Formats: sequence, C-alpha cells, structure tokens
Amino acid sequence: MSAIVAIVGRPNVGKSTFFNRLIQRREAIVDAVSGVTRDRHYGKSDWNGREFTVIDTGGYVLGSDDVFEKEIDKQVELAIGEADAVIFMVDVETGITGMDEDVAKLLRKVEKPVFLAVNKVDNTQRLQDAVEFYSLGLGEYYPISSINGSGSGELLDDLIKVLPEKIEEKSELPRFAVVGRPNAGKSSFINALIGEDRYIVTDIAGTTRDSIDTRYNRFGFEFNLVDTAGIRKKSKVREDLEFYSVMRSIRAIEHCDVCILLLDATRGFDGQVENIFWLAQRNNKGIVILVNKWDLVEKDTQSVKQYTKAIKQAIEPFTDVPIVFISALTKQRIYKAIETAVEVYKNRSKRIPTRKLNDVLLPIIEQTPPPAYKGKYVKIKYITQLPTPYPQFAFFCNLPQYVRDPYKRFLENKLREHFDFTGVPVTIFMRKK
Ligand SMILES: Nc1nc2c(ncn2[C@@H]2O[C@H](COP(=O)(O)OP(=O)(O)OP(=O)(O)O)[C@@H](O)[C@H]2O)c(=O)[nH]1
Ligand SMILES: Nc1nc2c(ncn2[C@@H]2O[C@H](COP(=O)(O)OP(=O)(O)OP(=O)(O)O)[C@@H](O)[C@H]2O)c(=O)[nH]1
Repeated sequence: MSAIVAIVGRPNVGKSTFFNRLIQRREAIVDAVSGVTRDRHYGKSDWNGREFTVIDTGGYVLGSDDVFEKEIDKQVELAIGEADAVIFMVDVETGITGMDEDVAKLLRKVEKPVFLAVNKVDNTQRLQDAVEFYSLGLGEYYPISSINGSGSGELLDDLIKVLPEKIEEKSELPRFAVVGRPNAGKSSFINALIGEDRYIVTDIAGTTRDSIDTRYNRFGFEFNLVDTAGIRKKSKVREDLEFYSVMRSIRAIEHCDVCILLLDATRGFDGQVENIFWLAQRNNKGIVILVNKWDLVEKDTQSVKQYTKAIKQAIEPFTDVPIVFISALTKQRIYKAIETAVEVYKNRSKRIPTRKLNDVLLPIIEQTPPPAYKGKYVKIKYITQLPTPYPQFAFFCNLPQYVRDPYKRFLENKLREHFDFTGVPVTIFMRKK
C-alpha cells in the first residue's frame, strides 16, 4: 500500500492545478495501459521513487464557488481522519481569509504532519507577500506556484520524509476489504459472515463502528477483513456520505489484497460504484463484485444474465471479474462470495514458471505475431513474470515501442485463457532485448 496525502483548502486556491501537476505523468501511463476513464479526485503520484496516493478534496464540495464554511470544515476533518499527511493550500493573491483561519484552527489540533502551501507565488514580489501566512500558526510554509511548478520540489522532498514507509504486501493472511456505496449492505454482509454483532447494523446510513483488520476464520478459510470505518459519527452523516465512502474506500483498498465490491441490486452498478471499481483496478487489487439485496429483485430466468451483462459493459475492458448475487439478509450465497474472494486471492499471488509461460505463449505468438508497424516486424523472444506481489509480465522483444495496445490486450486475453487470472488486473510490459 502507499501512503495517502490529502490536499485541503478553500475553493479557487489552486488545489486541482497542484493535484494535476502531481499525478500528471502517472495518469498518462495508467491511461495508456488500461484505456479506462480517469477520475480527477484521486491519483497516484511519486517523488524520487516514493509512491503515494493524492486526494484532491476540493472536488467533493458541492457548488464549490460559494461553499459554506461548515462544508469545508467537514471536508477537512474527513480528509485528516483518513490521510497520512495533509497539504493545506492557501492563496497569496487573496491573502488570509476567514475560511483559511478556520481550517488552520482545525489543523493546529491535528497530530498528523501538515504542510502549509502558499500557492500562486509566481514571482519574487509575491514571495514577500507570502510572509503573512506565518500568522496562521502552522509554522514554516512552502511558497509554490502550481502553474509554473516552482517550490513544489522542496515541498515534496519534505513530504516524503514524513510519510510512513511503504508497507510491502506480504502478510500471512489474505486481506479482504468490503467496499461500496453507503447503505449497500456492507455491515450486514460482514455480520452475516462473522455471525456475531461486532458491527452495528441499522437503517440509518453510516453506523459502522471503527475497526481495522478483523481476523476471521470460518468455513476453513482464514483471512483478515479490512475496514476503516474511521472517524464518521452519526451526527455528521448525511450530506457527506458519498465523499466519505470514497475516502474510506481509498484507505481500505490500499490495505487489501482483494476488494469485495458490494452493490445494492436495487440501485445498480452506477457511477460511484464504478469509481471504486477503477480505484481497485488501478491499485492492482483483486476484485470480486457482489450484487447484494438480490432478495429484493423480481427475478425471472433472464435477471442474472442481464445484470451480469450490464456490469460487464461498465467495466470494459477488464471484464474478467467474478460477479456473485447474494443477500446479506437471507445469507444466500455468502459462503460462495468468500470462496470466490479466496480464489481471486490465489490468482493474484499466482506465479507461472517461465518455462511454462513460454511453452504456452510462444506458439500462440508465432501463429498470431504483432502486426507490422511502420514496416517493421516485432519479434517476441521470451516472456517472464516479474517478481511483484501481483501479476505483471515482461515480453522481451526487438522493438518494444512498436507493440500497440490492441496486441497487448490480445496477449492479456491469452494469459487469462490459459492461466486463470479471474478477478485480477494483469499488467503487460514490452521490454527491449
Ligand atoms: N497565478 C497563479 N494562478 C494559479 C496557480 N495555481 C492555480 N491558479 C489559478 O487559480 C484558479 C483556481 O485553480 P484551481 O486549481 O481550480 O483551484 P481549486 O482550489 O482546485 O478550486 P476548487 O476546484 O474550486 O476547489 C485557476 O484559475 C488557476 O489557473 C498559480 O500557481 N499561480
Ligand atoms: N432486503 C435486504 N436488505 C438488506 C440486505 N443487506 C442489507 N440490507 C439492508 O440495507 C440497509 C443498509 O445495510 P448496512 O449493512 O447498514 O449498509 P452499509 O453498506 O454497511 O452502510 P454504511 O454503514 O452506511 O456504509 C439495512 O437496512 C439492511 O438491513 C439484503 O441482502 N437484503
């Protein structure tokens, strides 16, 4: 998993501009590989080889032009609860505003590292103006210009110093995270599984208590359930739920091996669910989709088929993902759900010996070689699985840059056909040899 950094601040100070600067290179790469829609609120960044997840909290505030102070407070509180470090951004053009002071007040009480970034310091005159931000009582500040990039290096150098070391994904027990939209039935599912009232389940959305890594042993499987219910309290539940569930999902997904994505059958696989799905995919986590509350759906012989088809359309091109129709209420197929998650976990940790990989794939490649590109012929010589915690394959060839995405997808499909990577994102690299 990687550490989480949240960017907070009032509207228009330049959070998105800075965020885009941080994730730019990375997103470009990710998009080229998977061809999926990107989300502008969170992304991966790295600085000097240290990877971290950045969240731009601004995008979540409704009507961000004339946002209520209350809203900002909540956003900041939520962000602080889930992040490992906070970048508080202010704007030298406007100077200190009342809202800045409110946020600073919240942040002064926080024990996590806070970086005060004074943005729009595009020239030396403004460097002097920035001094006033000392009065926020947050100590040293970082003058930056998100537009031209100046100052961000110093900020990032200091930021990565305080981030927790990357925790390698080696744990003896599989870690499953149950994620989904508010009210999808996550607590009910976990309850049904554990068979005891460890979690409070009620009709009011947002009542899951704090909990991280519940060890679980049942039906002969042993695993940890990851849940980071965190800071949410009943009182400030409603409006924030969507934002909250995304924050919580990010945290939980970072921690898990397999993401159990639960959706409410009566609401369908909507945009929010899709966001969580792609977040898990981009993090190379295993994924199982559970369609919950299946007991509420009027069924005929077509229902499962139609539902499956709709979901698969939404998750193109990564459609090799198991979908299980369950009811946390009647406990229908909850065993099957866990069994499937265990299979996906195994698929994700699978290692294919180089010999076998080549024996299977080279003849296929010989029969259907990469199409000639600009008159050049690509010759793939051998393939090996990289020693990463999730499946990544290197195809060694003479002209790696000439292999296009459609052919990579062809190779991925062949890998899936022969070795079963159901539920697991697979990455393919072309390497020069
Ligand atoms: N001069 C200058 N302008 C900047 C800089 N960074 C951002 N801006 C401008 O400030 C405005 C707001 O930037 P955004 O990145 O959208 O601000 P935001 O904080 O994400 O705003 P919300 O999305 O409303 O929360 C835009 O017009 C940017 O072009 C900077 O370093 N210098
Ligand atoms: N009919 C039916 N109702 C269900 C099922 N699973 C959950 N529910 C109901 O859906 C509501 C929400 O369930 P929760 O388990 O609290 O949902 P949650 O996803 O944990 O919600 P948050 O804590 O808000 O994230 C409750 O009223 C449950 O009784 C199901 O399989 N069938």
